[in-house]
Amino acid sequence: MSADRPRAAVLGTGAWGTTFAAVLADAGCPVTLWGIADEVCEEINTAHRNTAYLPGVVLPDGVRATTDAAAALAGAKVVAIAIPAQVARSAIAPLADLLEPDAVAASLIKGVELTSHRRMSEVIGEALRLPEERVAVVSGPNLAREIAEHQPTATVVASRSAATADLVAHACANSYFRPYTNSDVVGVELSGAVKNVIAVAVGIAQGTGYGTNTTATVITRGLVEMTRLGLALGADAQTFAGLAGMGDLVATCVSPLSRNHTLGMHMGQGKTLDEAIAATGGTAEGVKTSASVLELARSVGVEMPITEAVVQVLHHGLPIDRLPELLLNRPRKAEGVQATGPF
Ligand SMILES: NC(=O)c1ccc[n+]([C@@H]2O[C@H](COP(=O)([O-])OP(=O)(O)OC[C@H]3O[C@@H](n4cnc5c(N)ncnc54)[C@H](O)[C@@H]3O)[C@@H](O)[C@H]2O)c1
Ligand SMILES: O=P(O)(O)OC[C@H](O)CO
Repeated sequence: MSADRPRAAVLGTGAWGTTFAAVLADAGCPVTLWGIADEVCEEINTAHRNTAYLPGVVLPDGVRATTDAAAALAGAKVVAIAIPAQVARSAIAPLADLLEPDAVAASLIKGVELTSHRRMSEVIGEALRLPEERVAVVSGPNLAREIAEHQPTATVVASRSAATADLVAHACANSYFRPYTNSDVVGVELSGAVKNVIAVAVGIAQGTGYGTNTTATVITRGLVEMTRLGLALGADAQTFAGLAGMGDLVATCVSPLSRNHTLGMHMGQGKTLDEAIAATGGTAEGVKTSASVLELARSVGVEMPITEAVVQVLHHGLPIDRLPELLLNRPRKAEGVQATGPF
């Protein structure tokens, strides 16, 4: 614990919001969670647990929760946001006037908004009326459950402002959570969004019964897709080889804790999308973000065949047994990220 850490608020009392509040508290930040469910806040305050999202986990005493946004945001210099991507804008916009004048926002969200194709730091900046210098993104191989158990991990805190990235990194650095800073907001954020789509694809492959070669192929070519999209949108290629890129892609594609991977597995085993969503529990951002990422990629002329295949299966009823033909019967091409020609 450290006395010099900023007061923080976390918006969203799901698995990651609650875990990140525990990370901040363990770093020494006074922290208050804001949520919409009375019973969840009550359980956090009285039993130091959030059984619905983190069964068996005991939270630090310092984590408090409230449904009163003004109380949560009063005095908070760091405001972390862990609300599902497609509802984040409407959920936080009414809170804009409650932020302290010098507060910075940190997006914990891994998705791209449908229709607008905005990255979540853009959504947050617009909704809370903050300039990009006061917005950061936290993204990396960060499965909430493992972090809630204090298993060591690292992450990336990205912002256009080094001071903002440093403030958020300082707030969350503790004995089991190590943040690295990065100025490549676009790359870090796209990595977090696209890896969820690739994890759905890996899950589908594994649910179908395919083994490690197929998994490695989808992960590696997924990384190429992610990198190409990022380069087209101004990201730094190095970011995709780092924690937010390859690190999170691997974590999400191999872990049974990943909701995106789990949802894909259910689909591969024959469930419908609705059945798979119901069986997965929690937010699988890749379902909707697959569609927004594909539209974004088309708008900048980048082909993303794995993402396209996921969209076809999830949203257009493509039978899963058609996937090998769809992906493998494309014209052959050179391997590199920079390679031109058919993807
Ligand atoms: N769970 C993880 O391991 C993890 C790790 C890193 C990043 N993320 C990202 O964090 C984001 C949140 O994921 P999660 O795991 O916490 O999801 P979750 O499904 O566990 O919880 C979602 C939370 O959002 C709240 N919510 C929904 N609509 C709301 C609204 N309109 N207003 C206020 N709150 C609302 C719900 O009440 C719930 O508390 C996602 O973008 C996810 O990709 C998750
Ligand atoms: O459970 P998922 O699939 O949302 O993944 C959680 C985290 O994003 C992993 O870093």
